[in-house]
Amino acid sequence: MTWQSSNLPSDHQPVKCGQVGVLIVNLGTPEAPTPSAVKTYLKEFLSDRRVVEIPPIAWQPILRGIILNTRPKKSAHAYSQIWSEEGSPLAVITKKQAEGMQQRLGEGVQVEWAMRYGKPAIADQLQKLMDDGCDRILLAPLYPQYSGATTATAVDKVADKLRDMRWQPALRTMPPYYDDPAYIDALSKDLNAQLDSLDFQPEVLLLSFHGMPQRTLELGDPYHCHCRKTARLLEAKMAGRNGPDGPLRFETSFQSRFGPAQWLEPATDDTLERLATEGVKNVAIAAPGFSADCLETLEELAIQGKEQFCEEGGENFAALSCLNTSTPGMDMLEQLIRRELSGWT
Ligand SMILES: C=CC1=C(C)c2cc3[nH]c(cc4nc(cc5[nH]c(cc1n2)c(C)c5CCC(=O)O)C(CCC(=O)O)=C4C)c(C)c3C=C
Ligand SMILES: [Fe+2]
Ligand SMILES: [Fe+2]
Repeated sequence: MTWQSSNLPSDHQPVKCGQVGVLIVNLGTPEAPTPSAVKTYLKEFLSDRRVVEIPPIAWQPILRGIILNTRPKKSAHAYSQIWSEEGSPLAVITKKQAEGMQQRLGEGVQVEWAMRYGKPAIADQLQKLMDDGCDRILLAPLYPQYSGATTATAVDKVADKLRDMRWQPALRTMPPYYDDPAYIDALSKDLNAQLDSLDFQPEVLLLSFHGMPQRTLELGDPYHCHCRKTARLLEAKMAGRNGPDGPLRFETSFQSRFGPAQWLEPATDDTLERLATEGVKNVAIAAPGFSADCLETLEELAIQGKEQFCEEGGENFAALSCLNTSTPGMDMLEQLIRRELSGWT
């Protein structure tokens, strides 16, 4: 039999090679703020065994019978309040981060972006990088704090794609950066600038991280410890900042509780209510664990959080932006990515 490259499946064909690729990954978001698009997204997201660690035989009937018949309508309404002309904020910002990084890294490196759930899919973007000749790929999950439900599942999805390839690229994964001085510096610069531009002086800066089931901490997931360390280092870095009558107070909480199980505490909604009932009138809230603004920051914190605080007697509330494409945020990302590319470029 004669060897003919045209008889081979496309991923076995000789490719251009020697290029370096970066794949920026974030969580994922629906295609539209409609119940049907949200249902498709939630079905994929909440079927991931890294996200819901209940055996499928018990979980799938609850997911398909109850959650996917009730939650999409409620969530679609929340998404419709934050949706922009360009699309879902999480996707719009992640795309801009990738475009900005492509500009900063120049032609020697190809930067693409993908979502763990929904589109653009990790498998498609990996294939695109390979088709363009990248045989060295840096996977950059934009989760500062490691969790099985975020970083690990992104790596799993990449592994699913590589499993079927005869000719795999070399792969590196950017480590979690929860305590990296570049990250703490970027957060402190960005939050200080945002606090300086407020028209009131907060007494408390609440650092709200996405929650996780308490059980994941007991099973050894480092997420909770990573969040606590980020908060401690950030507070130390921002020491010296004042509120209206003394040093600015820092508090940490966990948001987005889901389902009846025990989640990490204290919860953000309970903390906002407690602060208001204790007589705190001026609060700013930041979400250092989110690299891009999304439903959880723009709706849950900025809209619902403000209502919760003000209903209990709070007066001034500011939800600060995530690092997004701010100069401190992009400088940090460039530094973290260049470090991982060392020896490849
Ligand atoms: C069991 C449920 C969930 C776990 C565990 C969980 C972990 C987790 N999530 C993020 C980041 C984001 N989550 C977002 C939305 C979102 N999260 C859950 C549930 C769990 N998350 C749901 C059901 C949703 C969808 C919206 C809703 O119906 O409430 C988002 C925003 C996505 C967007 O489109 O804007 C982000 C980002 C982290 C970092 C994390 C664990 C550490
Ligand atoms: Fe979530
Ligand atoms: Fe939420």
